[in-house]
Amino acid sequence: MSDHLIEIKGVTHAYQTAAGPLPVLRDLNIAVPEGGFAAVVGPSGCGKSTLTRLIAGLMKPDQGEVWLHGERVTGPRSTVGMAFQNPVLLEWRTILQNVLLPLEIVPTRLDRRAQQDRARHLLSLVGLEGFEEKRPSELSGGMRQRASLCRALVHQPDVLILDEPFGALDAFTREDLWQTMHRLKAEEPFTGVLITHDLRESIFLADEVFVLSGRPATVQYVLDVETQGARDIDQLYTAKAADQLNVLRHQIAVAQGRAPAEAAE
Ligand SMILES: Nc1ncnc2c1ncn2[C@@H]1O[C@H](COP(=O)(O)OP(=O)(O)OP(=O)(O)O)[C@@H](O)[C@H]1O
Repeated sequence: MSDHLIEIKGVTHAYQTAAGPLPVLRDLNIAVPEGGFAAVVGPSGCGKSTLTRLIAGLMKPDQGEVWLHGERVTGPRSTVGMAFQNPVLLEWRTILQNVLLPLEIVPTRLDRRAQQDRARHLLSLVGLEGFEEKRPSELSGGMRQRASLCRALVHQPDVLILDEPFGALDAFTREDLWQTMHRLKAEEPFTGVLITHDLRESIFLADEVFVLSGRPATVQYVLDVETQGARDIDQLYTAKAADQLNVLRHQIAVAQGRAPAEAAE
């Protein structure tokens, strides 16, 4: 068996639209080891969110296969947690009740008390202790996103998919949440896929950054970030980080057709 927890093998997909088929992904291959964290970056509209729907089993690819934990994905899976740019918390439920929501859907061995303890523990890990009984509208955007990360993790998923979760936040809150992510990952091991437009975010959070080409997207370049585990924001201001960001910026320009491919490293 492969030692990769997530395997996307030769995935090709097109949407059927009124104007005809829209090819979105083309022979895409991505593998993420257990406990790994992959970032996926690429031009706007190249198919990144489509990729997350395929990993979560919400859609089937036209060709190719998605495997999670040695099992082929053929439908939606409860072992996947997801968080998006818009946290979509339910206003009529408290923050604690929002975090507990997946446990009402996914079978769990935890009794009610243990479920509450787990949700409270996650909330304290992200700095939301004392906000359990508040309603979503009483929290800031960054706090709501922290709560949505807890909700994505409460049922102990193998895989956490993050689709632009920090995109709508201001720069300071975003950096704060990046560090929260490292804290969460140290305490709650998961295998992650992060979709982002923020190249600094990609090298701060991920072990590997996959740059997708323009649509129909395939993997154009893979950057090995060469740093494992928790990181400090200062690392983003080193010469090594500047070099990595330059490489990624160039690769995005190639993907957008703004720079010639042969100059890419
Ligand atoms: N359900 C759908 N039916 C038809 N076309 C779709 C559907 N969902 C997405 N598309 C189209 O497929 C392409 C890829 O969309 P997708 O959302 O996967 O891209 P993306 O890389 O996540 O975009 P962005 O970076 O702007 O968030 C886009 O052109 C989009 O308009």
